[in-house]
Amino acid sequence: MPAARNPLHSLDLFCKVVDNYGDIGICWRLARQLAHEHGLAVRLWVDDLVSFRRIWPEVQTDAATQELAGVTVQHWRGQDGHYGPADVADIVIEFFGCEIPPGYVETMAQRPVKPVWFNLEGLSAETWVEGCHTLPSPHRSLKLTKYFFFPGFNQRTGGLTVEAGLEAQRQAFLASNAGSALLARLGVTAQEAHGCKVSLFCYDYAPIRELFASWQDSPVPVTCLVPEGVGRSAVEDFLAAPMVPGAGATRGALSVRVLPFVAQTDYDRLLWSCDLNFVRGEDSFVRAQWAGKPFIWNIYHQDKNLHHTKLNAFLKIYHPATAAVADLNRAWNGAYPGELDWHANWRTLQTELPVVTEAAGQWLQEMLANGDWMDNLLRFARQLVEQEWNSAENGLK
Ligand SMILES: Cc1cn([C@H]2C[C@H](O)[C@@H](COP(=O)(O)OP(=O)(O)O[C@H]3O[C@@H](C)[C@H](O)[C@@H](O)[C@H]3O)O2)c(=O)[nH]c1=O
Repeated sequence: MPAARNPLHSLDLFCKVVDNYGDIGICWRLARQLAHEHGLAVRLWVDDLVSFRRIWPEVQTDAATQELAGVTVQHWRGQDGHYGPADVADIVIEFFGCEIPPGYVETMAQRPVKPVWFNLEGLSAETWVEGCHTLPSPHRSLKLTKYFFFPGFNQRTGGLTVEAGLEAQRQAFLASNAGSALLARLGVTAQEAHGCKVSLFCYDYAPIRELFASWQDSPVPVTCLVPEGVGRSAVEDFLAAPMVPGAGATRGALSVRVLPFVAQTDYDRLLWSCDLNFVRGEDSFVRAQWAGKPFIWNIYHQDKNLHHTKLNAFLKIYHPATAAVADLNRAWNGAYPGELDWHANWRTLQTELPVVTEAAGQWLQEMLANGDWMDNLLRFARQLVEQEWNSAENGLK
């Protein structure tokens, strides 16, 4: 496209933190990637800087505006405000349908060249997603159209978020001794690092006690690395001590070590360094796929057990899942019919780990082939701009 036809230079991304770290976790990855890889002037509007700081320690929680990693971070304090055309970006993204300020939307409509407007939706393997991906939603009163853009697991969706060069970085990391160095820095002892390493990030409703009991009885030593605060009650019962970074205990074949909550980039490397990862929500779920390792997913709880439908839709397409992996996923989310034999499940799963790991590596390659979510979004945005130009030109003829 000639330069004059590419008026997409700036981008505003609006993020409302509903709870936990997934909303800001995903938006922060997207914002950094859009700035670094696509050269866009990115402004991230976020309403909760305290949660943000947990995954990115450089965040100043009292700053109205700050520059971080090439992104302008704007503390989003409310829906009011007056905006001039220069305040509105060329691309506007609302995350998970968060409502952006009405004054901002009105100014979008006043621009001679309208911004390209997206609503980014949540990740699901359910087939209805393919029918809704890229659907337009015209504004009820203003001359503006918003487009739905879904992440997903095939080319009929937007794909998953993956930074250029992530897989090369992972390969270089695995070929070096950086993994051992990271674990040592996080307080994992040399002896623990020799066990089957499992990272544990889950919601409190997950049956951690049953899992721990099966690992205590494991035929191979298991080292469970759990970030501070995760599954506190079950972990503190196991430790018989407060859950603070550095705390640890061994019972039977299981050693549990409490890690500090680390910055996002280190969390990725932790996933790369483990043999099995327990992840949750959306962002860590995606990062576990880029780790190319077996994982168990704890889904964000939804009313009427809607999350079970989501889990089953994913297990239907996720070919690395053996019966033992699928059973553990279901039991972990309260979706297993009947009582899982946790001990037998773990004995089977740990012998299958090499096979599942190989299949997880293939899955990673298949997901890479779908392209990156933001790359796909920008390509779509440029097509929309091109169409706009063409119809304007045809109107003049
Ligand atoms: C454990 C750990 C996680 N993280 C990061 C990784 C992720 O970016 C983030 C966690 O986000 P998630 O994995 O998505 O889990 P989550 O449960 O925190 O997030 C969410 O789930 C979504 C489905 C909901 O929409 C959200 O409202 C939210 O609940 O925290 C670190 O940076 N360091 C750490 O030590």
